[in-house]
Amino acid sequence: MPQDSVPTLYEWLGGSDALNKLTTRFYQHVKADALLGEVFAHMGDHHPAHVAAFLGEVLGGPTAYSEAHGGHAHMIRQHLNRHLSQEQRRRWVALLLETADELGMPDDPEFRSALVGYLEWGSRLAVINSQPGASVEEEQPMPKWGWGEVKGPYVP
Ligand code: HEM
Repeated sequence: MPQDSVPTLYEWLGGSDALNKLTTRFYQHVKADALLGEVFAHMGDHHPAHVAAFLGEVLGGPTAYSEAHGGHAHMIRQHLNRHLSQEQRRRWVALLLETADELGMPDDPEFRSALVGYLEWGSRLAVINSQPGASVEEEQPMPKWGWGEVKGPYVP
């Protein structure tokens, strides 16, 4: 596939509507989960939409989270002092991927390996930033995630 016609991960997964469906369903599962329910007991109604906007921006979509919700530093700040464990992190990632399957999101190896790569990185940062003594650098750039080593969707 010529490089200038490679879709962004955001385009490939179906854009904002698909991401909002994903996070809405995902946080329903999270709230009902034995390990995570308590952690998210006080999240606001807008949480799924904010996380959808954040993921969309990281995956090559519009810069909505930076413009309307305070960018990467704000996201990091939401995790400070939450003492998240690796066990909770692993469940969070597993539930998100299970929800992507449940909703029939693209499951080609190229897309899923790129998605998993970001979720591993982002969720590990969330855990690190939730430990005692972690602090926020205000000028942190938003992460940008692409196809990685596979460079684009499968071309037969
Ligand atoms: C790629 C990984 C992650 C991303 C992109 C992410 C993104 C976000 C964002 C954007 C917010 C702020 C939402 C807002 O602006 O209203 C947030 C809040 C939060 N996140 Fe994460 N997060 C990630 C991983 C995790 C993990 C692994 C956990 C726990 C196991 C977690 C727990 C929380 C909690 C508890 C909040 C605050 C919820 C509340 O408002 O009560 N996050 N996250």
